[in-house]
Amino acid sequence: MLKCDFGNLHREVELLEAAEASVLHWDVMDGHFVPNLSYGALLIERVRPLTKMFFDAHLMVSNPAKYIDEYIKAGCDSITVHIEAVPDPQDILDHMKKSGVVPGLAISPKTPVEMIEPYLESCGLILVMSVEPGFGGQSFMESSLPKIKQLKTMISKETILSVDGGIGTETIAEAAAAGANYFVVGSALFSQADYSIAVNNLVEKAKSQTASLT
Ligand SMILES: O=C(CO)[C@@H](O)[C@H](O)COP(=O)(O)O
Repeated sequence: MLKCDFGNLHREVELLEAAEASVLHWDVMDGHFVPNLSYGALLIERVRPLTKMFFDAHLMVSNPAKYIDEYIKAGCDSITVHIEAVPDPQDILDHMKKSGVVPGLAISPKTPVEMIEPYLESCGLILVMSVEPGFGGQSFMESSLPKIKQLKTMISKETILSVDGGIGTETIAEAAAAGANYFVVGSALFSQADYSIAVNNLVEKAKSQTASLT
């Protein structure tokens, strides 16, 4: 949602729902863990009654444990924290699970997969960053593909494998072929006049690479 038209947020949500986008992905940035500042739980909580869509909060913040309950209370269905912000995320992942939220763990481009390996079984979602976190509109980093492939062999079938950053009609196919089954799209969607056509094109490209797209 980082790239949406915030002046028409309610309308954007309606258009995304009509386009059958399955998830609203909320990029929360604190100006500290990443150089950019976005929005927080208050905004998400206000949007929550407007739709039944799945809400996925991606916390690019330095101290997510301090704020996690605000995002649970706001009605997020999944919450993702960064391994670089929480080197031992076991407690926060367990807390999310106990609270009925899908626990997610994100990994930035320079971080090796081994850093998250001990926590994979505690996660319902793994998010591979394919750009440096902080800004939309960056180019997809091909170096994320071997990480996606590696993680695919390490996680259960039920665990969502997500990729985030620079996803468009070309790169979604590459990420799907590598094993991702959840795709965060900012610029390539919000730059389009018709979200339904855009979502459909992206889904078709992803499906062309995998028979098991979820
Ligand atoms: O988390 C991030 C950036 O930190 C992403 O969610 C991007 O905001 C996706 O935007 P595009 O790369 O698709 O423009």
